[in-house]
Amino acid sequence: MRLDIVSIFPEYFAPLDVSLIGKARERGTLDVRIHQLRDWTHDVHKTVDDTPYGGGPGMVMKPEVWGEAIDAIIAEGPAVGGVGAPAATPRIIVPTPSGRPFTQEIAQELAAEPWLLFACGRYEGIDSRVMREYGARMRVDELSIGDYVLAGGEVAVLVMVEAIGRLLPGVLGNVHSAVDDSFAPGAMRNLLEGPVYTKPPVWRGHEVPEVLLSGHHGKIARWRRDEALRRTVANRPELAAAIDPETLDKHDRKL
Ligand SMILES: N#Cc1c(N)n[nH]c1-c1ccc2c(Cl)cn(Cc3cccnc3)c2c1
Repeated sequence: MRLDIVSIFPEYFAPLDVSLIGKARERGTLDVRIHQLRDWTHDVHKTVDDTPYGGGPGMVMKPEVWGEAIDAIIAEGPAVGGVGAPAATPRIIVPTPSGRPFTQEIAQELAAEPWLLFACGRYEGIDSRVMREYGARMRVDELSIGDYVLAGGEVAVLVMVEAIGRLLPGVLGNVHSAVDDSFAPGAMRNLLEGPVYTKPPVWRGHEVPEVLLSGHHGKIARWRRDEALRRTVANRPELAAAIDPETLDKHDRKL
């Protein structure tokens, strides 16, 4: 998979050099290219923003500079990798507080794409004509990572790239981890992870639940399922309400 990220703060993406994503880049599973948006300006101040039409607070990012940046990056294509044929154009992802919620399901969908281009805006956002221009000839998704307001799109892209990158073949050490993820479609859908424990068996008087030391895999699996359910009801009642009893029964039948 090829990932292009455009931002006026490319240094925000230093974390993509380390850990899972960094190793995937070294192995060639991920081809991550970070671009400084200001490289496509033509004035001495490298201006990327201007006042909003219709008035209002803050500044808006200019469409011309984004158009030149995205055109130049597309011209570098096509990208290979991912499922299916090489892509002549990227799927463009635009983080915005007003976007569709970014979910595990969307992460899985994006993990199958050969080429993603993340447009990281700042100020009050990117001139809407940019999304309209490229939406006419390729997939453009405006996505939000949650109901709070950040100062720009960079942190949201870090979240999305990690959620997507860990789903790529060979990135997670344990191939089962992603399958058992909370929020992943299937038996664990809408179920949060339960509590986890490791050695020592007693720490400051706190004991590990006995069932986990029993070696009885059926009892352990049921205990974990029950704990996941309990935590989901306590912390995310709206997810618990959406759990399909049929899914739970299927999960139990496998225990
Ligand atoms: N994804 C996501 C996401 C989220 N979950 N919170 N905030 C954001 C986010 C993403 C992109 C931008 C761009 Cl471009 C500018 N800002 C600042 C801003 C502040 C107030 C109103 N409008 C924009 C962004 C905030």
